[in-house]
Amino acid sequence: MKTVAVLGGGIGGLSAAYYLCKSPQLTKVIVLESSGRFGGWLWSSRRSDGAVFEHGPRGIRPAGPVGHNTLNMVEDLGLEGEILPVSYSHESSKNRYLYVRGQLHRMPSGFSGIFRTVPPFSRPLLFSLAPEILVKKGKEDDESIHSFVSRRLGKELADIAVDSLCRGVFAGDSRKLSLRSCFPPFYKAEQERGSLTLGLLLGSGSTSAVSPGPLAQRSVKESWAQWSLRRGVESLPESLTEFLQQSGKVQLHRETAVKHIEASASGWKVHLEDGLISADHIISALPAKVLSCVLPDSWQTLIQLLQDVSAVTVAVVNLEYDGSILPVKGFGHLIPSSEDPGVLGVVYDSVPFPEHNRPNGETTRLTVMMGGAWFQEVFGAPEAVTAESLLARATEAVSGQLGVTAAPSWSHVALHKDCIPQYYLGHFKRVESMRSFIRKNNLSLSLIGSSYDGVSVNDVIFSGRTAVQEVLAGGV
Ligand SMILES: Cc1cc2nc3c(=O)[nH]c(=O)nc-3n(C[C@H](O)[C@H](O)[C@H](O)COP(=O)(O)OP(=O)(O)OC[C@H]3O[C@@H](n4cnc5c(N)ncnc54)[C@H](O)[C@@H]3O)c2cc1C
Ligand SMILES: C=Cc1c2[nH]c(c1C)Cc1[nH]c(c(CCC(=O)O)c1C)Cc1[nH]c(c(C)c1CCC(=O)O)Cc1[nH]c(c(C)c1C=C)C2
Repeated sequence: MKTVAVLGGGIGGLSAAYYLCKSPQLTKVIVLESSGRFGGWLWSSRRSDGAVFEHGPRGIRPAGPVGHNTLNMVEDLGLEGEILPVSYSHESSKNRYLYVRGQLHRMPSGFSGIFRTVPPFSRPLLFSLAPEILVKKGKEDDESIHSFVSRRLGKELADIAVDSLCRGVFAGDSRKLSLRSCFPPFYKAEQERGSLTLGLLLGSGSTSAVSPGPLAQRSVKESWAQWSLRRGVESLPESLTEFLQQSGKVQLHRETAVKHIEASASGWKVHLEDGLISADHIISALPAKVLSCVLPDSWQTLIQLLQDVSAVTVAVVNLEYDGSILPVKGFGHLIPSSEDPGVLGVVYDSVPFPEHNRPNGETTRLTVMMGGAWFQEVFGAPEAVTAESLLARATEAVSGQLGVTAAPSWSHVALHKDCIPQYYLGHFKRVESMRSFIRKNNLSLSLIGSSYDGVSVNDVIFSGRTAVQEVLAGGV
């Protein structure tokens, strides 16, 4: 029986182990995780009074092949009854806000939003969308998101809407992030239809590689915009871990950091703090920089490419307030970097997921996300920042931006170091070069996780599935 070592027990590593387990081809799987728990950034706190707080992802999108794939997995794990769906008609799907020039503005949505001037924008969206059809295709093979949107839709949308969007997904700077790698559908729209508007209206013509199971079909029928789980998103890695433990095929090791890997005549030797593991194939679900530090020194080309995928640090501050304190109902608000570089946005968690509020007495749960690409500039070195100062900045943002004068009744501060990889210009070439290095050197090594082909939970799970399909097709 062949052995596959999975490095890293975040959602990527656990998913790869799950797909290996599901295959009728017999493999022994060893998952190596450095921390004391599995799940990586999927981290939910469950308070004894029943309240749930997310310190990482909170809403997962059900749409498209990758969304369906995750729901198929959720169903297979028996988590269907735990799902908390949020439909497109829900106020948290219809209302997302921008905090610009000291005021909250509802983002234009729906058909009518296209024809009216909706502040903070100075003209109707239609005035940007209509001429966009005539804008020539870009000549470069990659472009920053900000440059693409400025060129096609105008500077105002780039500076306000798209700057904020990039902060609300990548905690990143739209002037540095690659359109092609961060938003492939937008890139394809221009390439295939010559226009973003036409491309998004007509679609790119690519077909789904995933057949939706009953749960995914239900999500389409009921128009889900996002979903969570009753006991928090961390239930997903918890269920995966349980499934893997029961399979009898998988060894799960916590508090087992990978220190070094080396190719051997029969495959790989994986060096741990106190031991050595042999494997025929390695699936790395480690952040790219971490992997670069455990590779043999002689693979400088690959090491350098991996080191070029940097990641940003985000402070996540969960706040609970007594009563219903929000001036508006919606998913939350984002803040463009020109308004306040340090505070990225505030999620109004109680609106999409009231089931996570404590059952007794009305409360409001909010999450303030801070830092990202601006962390160092605003807060200094992450090692030197105190939880007190982050909490003070978060509550100040809530009072200044939402007019909440009360103090929170409960709070939690987490500093997520290097948590979201940044796909800067040329990312697609770097990833191609990494995979080409692996092919040329005949290495039985797969790269999965958020450092390469998408940062969403869905993308990461799908990267595990794709790698396993390739590994099994190659005969491991
Ligand atoms: C604050 C925040 C909010 C987010 N919100 C959303 C959202 O709303 N929706 C969404 O879809 N996505 C969201 N994401 C993104 C998504 O959660 C992540 O991209 C995804 O969880 C990354 O999974 P991963 O397995 O690739 O990496 P990780 O979770 O980083 O897993 C890597 C694992 O490797 C382990 N490791 C590190 N070094 C070693 C070593 N030497 N040896 C062994 N193990 C090691 C780590 O401990 C970790 O468990 C969010 C992310 C963050 C941080
Ligand atoms: C304020 C910072 C952040 C907020 N969420 C994240 C950050 C950094 C992280 C994040 N959010 C989403 C994803 C996954 C993307 C995907 O492809 O599914 C990640 C990694 C989901 C998301 N959040 C917002 C948008 C527009 C999206 C994309 C999917 C969708 O349309 O639902 C907007 C948004 N994020 C935050 C807020 C406060 C906010 C808008 C009001 C928090």
